[in-house]
Amino acid sequence: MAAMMTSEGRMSLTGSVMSSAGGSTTRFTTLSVTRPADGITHVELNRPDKSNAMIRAFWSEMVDCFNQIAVDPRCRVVIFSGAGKLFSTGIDLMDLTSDIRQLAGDDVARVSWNLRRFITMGQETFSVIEKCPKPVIAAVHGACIGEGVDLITACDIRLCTQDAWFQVKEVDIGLAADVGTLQRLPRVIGSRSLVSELALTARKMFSDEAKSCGLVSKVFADKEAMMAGALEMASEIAGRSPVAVQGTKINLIYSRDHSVPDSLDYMATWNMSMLQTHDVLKSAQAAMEKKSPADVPFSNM
Ligand SMILES: CCC/C=C/C=C/C(=O)SCCNC(=O)CCNC(=O)[C@H](O)C(C)(C)COP(=O)(O)OP(=O)(O)OC[C@H]1O[C@@H](n2cnc3c(N)ncnc32)[C@H](O)[C@@H]1OP(=O)(O)O
Repeated sequence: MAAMMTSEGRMSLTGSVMSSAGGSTTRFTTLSVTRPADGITHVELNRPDKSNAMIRAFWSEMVDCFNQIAVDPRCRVVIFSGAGKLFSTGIDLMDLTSDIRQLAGDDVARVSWNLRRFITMGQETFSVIEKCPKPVIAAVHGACIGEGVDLITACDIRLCTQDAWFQVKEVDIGLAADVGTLQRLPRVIGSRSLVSELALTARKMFSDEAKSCGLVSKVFADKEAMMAGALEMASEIAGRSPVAVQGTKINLIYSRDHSVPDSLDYMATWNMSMLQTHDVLKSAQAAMEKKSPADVPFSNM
């Protein structure tokens, strides 16, 4: 697959075409996938003229994209951002209404059955981020609304610009958020009172409050500074042992959802094989020689 420089000086994997480890290619219409540096994949929401509103094609493209990233040994870390003037306004409202109206089924059971499948497909759109062993850094500028919040709460690290704002908007469109925010946001920001307030009132939360409550870990002056910061952070992660990095992501998520004893047990079983990696010896030796992990050549995984 050809790599080329984009007009912005980035290394591109032929625009919105992504190649999996096996070499098959997928063309995305709602996502742009590029490789700005070795080991780093940049996934960008790419419907800027429609405020990156999420249509049905986006749901399946997210699943394909992250399933491919999961098995792409060249990718060690992902940056996720939005093209245009804002991150995302959430679900495409035109799509939502027509999808619900067109649900098949000739009685309530069958319609409900199909609606359940529709909702679980929506959930998988964002769960794939969490299931992908490569860490994902969300970089948010401007508005992040509805499904945008579902998306970023499934990411491992969240950064934003000073002008960013977040809104759990679903109650305003007559529904309880059903594709991840109500399940993940309480685990991200800790205060159930604040989560309830945001989800029940749909009020906007601006960047300063997002930082103080822990939704984001860093706030940057503007998008350019944020993307540079995201790239620097991604480079730090990509330079470290993929055995250590991916094991850390997987065990952090496991421990979020399980008791401490269960998580310790899982960890022990995980590391009984992973500790046998060459990366431990190489890293320990580098540390003794006062070298940075970035100077150690770790093979891809
Ligand atoms: C089982 C799954 C269930 C999932 C549920 C998910 C729920 C949610 O995501 S709830 C959130 C829904 N989103 C919204 O309510 C936000 C709607 N948008 C806005 O309020 C405004 O766009 C905003 C205030 C954020 C920005 O306003 P601005 O004037 O700056 O831009 P616009 O002119 O409104 O937008 C530019 C074009 O984008 C189109 N667009 C924006 N958001 C959506 C959207 N969510 N769905 C469809 N289209 C959207 C907008 O129509 C403009 O298009 P055009 O008129 O062709 O220029």
